[in-house]
Amino acid sequence: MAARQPFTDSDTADEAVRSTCDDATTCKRYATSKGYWTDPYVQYFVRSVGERKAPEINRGYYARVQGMNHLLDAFLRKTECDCQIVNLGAGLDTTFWRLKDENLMPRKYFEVDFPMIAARKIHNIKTKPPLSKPLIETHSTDSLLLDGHSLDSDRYCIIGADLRDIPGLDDKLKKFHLNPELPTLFLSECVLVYMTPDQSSKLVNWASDTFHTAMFVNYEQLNMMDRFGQVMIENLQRRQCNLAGVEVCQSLESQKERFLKTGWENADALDMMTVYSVIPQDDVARIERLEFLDEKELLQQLLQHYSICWATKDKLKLGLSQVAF
Ligand SMILES: C[S@@+](CC[C@H](N)C(=O)[O-])C[C@H]1O[C@@H](n2cnc3c(N)ncnc32)[C@H](O)[C@@H]1O
Repeated sequence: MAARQPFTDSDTADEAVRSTCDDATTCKRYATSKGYWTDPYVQYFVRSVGERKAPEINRGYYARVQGMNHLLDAFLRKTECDCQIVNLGAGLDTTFWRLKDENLMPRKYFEVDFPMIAARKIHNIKTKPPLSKPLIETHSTDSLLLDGHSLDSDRYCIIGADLRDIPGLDDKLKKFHLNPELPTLFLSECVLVYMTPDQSSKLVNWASDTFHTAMFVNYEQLNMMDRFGQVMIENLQRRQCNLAGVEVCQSLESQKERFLKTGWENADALDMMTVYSVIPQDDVARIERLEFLDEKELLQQLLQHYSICWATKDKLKLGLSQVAF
């Protein structure tokens, strides 16, 4: 059998993609410091609040987090938490701790990211007691660490892997007992856009082939072919960061098609402007009072350039296709 060529971590393009993890965490840290939502754990991944972010950026992150959480919590309710979650390209995301605090834990919560990011996250967990405490009920901190790039405990697992290498990903997830028989939720938040359409299709195809009852929730760019989208692409290119999957980010239809072509039974998609108008409006009114926003049009444009797409397949007939906003 020919040896598989792994993607090299030193690749400059991959380095630029990995650095987007800090952007996401820094923006989430700033927005929570302003009171957009509560996250007592993000401070352990980014120490300082950092420089000011514009109100439209904070509102955009608010919509992103509320939108993802809404679908995630709906999946947990449908499955009564008898399920597993796989967060693909999780970066320094803190959802595991939120679920733990809210008593909403699935049977097991998996995260995958490049080995370098996984190692950073594991280091933070090992050295910050508020992060490690929920994990060490049945393990010592030493037994949590299997190697520098993966961590395993009863309910939480972090895996260092490249999402473009499906056989490698599949091997690692099996090694950590991902169970194909359990209802499974896949989350990807600003991740698939960094892969070519062929690579992301293979990934979502692997998910639909492997799990008979599953939901995939994907947040990423939209309407990228217009002028505003082109400026977003150019800004990232200036940082050597290439949106290799931008073709799929043309429209809500192209987002849904990626799933419908790869074995998923249903797919829905909304732009974030719509999500912003359907999430609980009393809380939206609260956050809109936090900071004065001069340029409403800019917020609108920004929200129109991101989307959430969710796809389901449901052999166990749990009613996953009814999950909506
Ligand atoms: C914009 S960040 C988002 C992080 C997190 N999902 C969030 O929203 O806070 C994108 C993440 O995807 C990861 N990523 C992108 N391509 C990947 C790949 N091929 N394999 C593993 N991780 C990848 C990056 O390392 C980074 O942590």
